[in-house]
Formats: sequence, structure tokens, C-alpha cells
Amino acid sequence: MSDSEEESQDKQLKIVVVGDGASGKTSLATRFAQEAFGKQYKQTIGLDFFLKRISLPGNLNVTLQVWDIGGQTLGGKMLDKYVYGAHGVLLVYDITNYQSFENLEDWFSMVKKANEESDIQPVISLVGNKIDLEHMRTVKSDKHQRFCQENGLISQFVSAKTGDSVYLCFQRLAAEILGVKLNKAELEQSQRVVKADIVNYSQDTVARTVNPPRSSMSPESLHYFSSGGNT
Ligand SMILES: Nc1nc2c(ncn2[C@@H]2O[C@H](COP(=O)(O)OP(=O)(O)OP(=O)(O)O)[C@@H](O)[C@H]2O)c(=O)[nH]1
Repeated sequence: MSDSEEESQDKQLKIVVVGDGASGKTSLATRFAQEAFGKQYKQTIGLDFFLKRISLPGNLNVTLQVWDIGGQTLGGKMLDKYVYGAHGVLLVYDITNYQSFENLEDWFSMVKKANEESDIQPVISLVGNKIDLEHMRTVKSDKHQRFCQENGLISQFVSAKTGDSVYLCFQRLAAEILGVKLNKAELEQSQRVVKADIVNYSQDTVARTVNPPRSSMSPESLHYFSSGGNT
């Protein structure tokens, strides 16, 4: 049997990634699905879509459909439709940008509202991204933890840049959705501390630059479409 035939027989989970613009959603999805990272910010218009197959304990393979939703869609007409029927949601913020954390209240309300009439209630994870910039953190970890406890969310810190805990973040979400327990070794990885390097915080994180189209896919992942052409 070919890989693609096998893949089509896997259980598929719809995972939606939301949060403010520039919090790192595309970087997270790209790091996960293609094991790549781009330094320049290219705003997502509408949504991007990735597929990636992962393995869970017990020889369980599952294909994740990752819906990377553009940060500017909050308040837009299409957002409810993108989020509807999600099995899992990653609420992403940038640990160096307090506003991106505050705005998660709105993203969270939107996710709950969009799924009010759905049979599936998504498992939701709070994802603090950019932990490689620990020295620039403005969102204290206890604020993050409180938000998780109050709302029953999975807690995760990642760096799309270094790749730290990125795979685990998706794996934990999928495991929780399917009721699979991850073993100790897998969970311990999430506690791994990353040495923060001193970064010259220049244009590349602020400028809304237009880039050429994203690079080609790894065989494991398919990048289906990018609506709106990323202009
Ligand atoms: N240092 C650091 N920079 C990151 C990280 N993740 C993303 N970035 C940078 O942050 C900027 C925004 O990242 P994107 O992934 O485009 O953000 P987004 O959330 O998809 O933005 P929208 O498309 O507007 O919704 C880019 O310059 C990335 O290179 C990270 O973990 N560490």
C-alpha cells in the first residue's frame, strides 16, 4: 500500500490554530508540518491548510488537518465557519506581546460560540509561543496557568523558531482528543528548557513584508491552499 493510501485510511482530526496576527501561528504550523521556519513575517490572508500524519502510543496513526487562521479574521464573517467542527484548537499568543495574550479572551469566546451548535466540542490548548525570547517575556507564566485552570485548557509553551515542544504540542492535543495517554518520556520533553539567545529585535518581526510563496512540501505534509494569495 502506498503512503497516501495509508494516510487516507487514518483518522483525521481538524485542528484549528487561532490568535493574534504575528503571534506565530503560521510559523508553528510550518515548523510542525514541514520542519521549517521563516524569519520574515508574511501575514496570512484568510487561512492556510496543512496535513501531517503523526504517531501516538499504541501504533495509532492519525492525520492532523491543521487550519492556520489569519489573525486579521477576528470579527470577520468566515471565522465561525473555519472554526466549526474542530476537534482541537490551539489558542496561540506571543509571550513577548501582552496584547496578544489579552486578546485571547476574544478568540476563546469566538471558538466557544462557533461550536455552540456542533456535536463536537473541541479540546483547547493555550500555547505561549516564542519561548526562545524568554528574556523579553511580558506575559508571566502564572497568568498563563491561571487562564488554563479557569477554562480547563491544556497548557503549552513552544518556540516555532527553535522547534522546542512544537511536535509535542500537536501530539498532546491529538492524544487528549482521542483519549490516549502519552508516556512519561514524551511528556518530559515539554519541560525542556531552551537557552534564550539574544536577538536583535529588528524589522523582521515587525515589518509586514511580502515574501515569495512558501517553499515546497516535505513528502509527509501537503500544503493544500492559501486563499487570497498572501498579498
Ligand atoms: N523569535 C521567534 N520569532 C517567531 C517565533 N514564531 C514566529 N516568529 C516570528 O514572528 C513573526 C510572525 O510569525 P507568523 O507565523 O507569520 O505569525 P502569524 O500568527 O501566522 O500571523 P498572521 O498571519 O498575521 O495571523 C515572524 O517574523 C516569525 O518569524 C518564535 O518562536 N520565536
